[in-house]
Amino acid sequence: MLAIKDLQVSFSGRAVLQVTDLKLAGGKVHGIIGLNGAGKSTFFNVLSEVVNAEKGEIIHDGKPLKYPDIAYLETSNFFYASLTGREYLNIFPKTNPDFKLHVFRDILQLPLDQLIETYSTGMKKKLALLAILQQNKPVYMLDEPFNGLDLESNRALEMIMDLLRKKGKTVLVSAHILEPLLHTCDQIHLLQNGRFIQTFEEAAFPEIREKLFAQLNQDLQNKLGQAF
Ligand SMILES: Nc1ncnc2c1ncn2[C@@H]1O[C@H](COP(=O)(O)OP(=O)(O)OP(=O)(O)O)[C@@H](O)[C@H]1O
Repeated sequence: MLAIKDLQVSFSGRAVLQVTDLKLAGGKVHGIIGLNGAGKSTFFNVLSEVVNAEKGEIIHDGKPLKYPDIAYLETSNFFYASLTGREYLNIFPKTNPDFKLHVFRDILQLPLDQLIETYSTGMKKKLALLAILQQNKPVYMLDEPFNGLDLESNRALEMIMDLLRKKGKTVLVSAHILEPLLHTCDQIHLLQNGRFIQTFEEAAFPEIREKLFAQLNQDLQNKLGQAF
């Protein structure tokens, strides 16, 4: 269980994330959905200690969550262009005994012996994904992992998340479009203007779209009203 209480993150005095009380059950896949700027990356960054919270606590199985507990796939990843994919993977610890690189390489169709500078955006994303999958961590956080992936890799990622859940991992996955989360998540948490406003169980997933668009339509109508 990941329990987050009274968490607040501010930039230049502006609160961009305020989480009063959020409990994420262990061994499940949790979707975090929100529009651009809702605070998804900030949420992941504060959980993984990349940014500091002003206040609050993040407890994982009774203890404060620490960076070594987390495998974090960030939205953008940094690569040394002059390395091959395989050399890049060797930078990271390999602590997952079940990880079979050749199987994932074939599924994701990655030319691991080519220089990373020859990779497409989607291929870089897949390489970063492999780097975290080869690590055995209790919590996996995937920030917009579907961005740039083709149909087949999308499906592969859905299956990978399913596998992580079966192994009892807690998976947090963000997206600003709903579709990929519907197939993979046990719960979807809606983040709006830095606050989690609602949690949807699987049976209620069809309602999310309506909820997202109700807010969006109102915002768009207000803005377009000013434009014309
Ligand atoms: N380093 C920073 N300095 C100042 N403001 C920031 C910083 N990082 C994020 N913000 C602000 O915090 C808010 C949340 O940003 P965040 O990147 O977490 O949103 P997001 O939901 O991940 O958005 P997107 O879907 O566009 O990636 C935004 O208003 C953003 O401008």
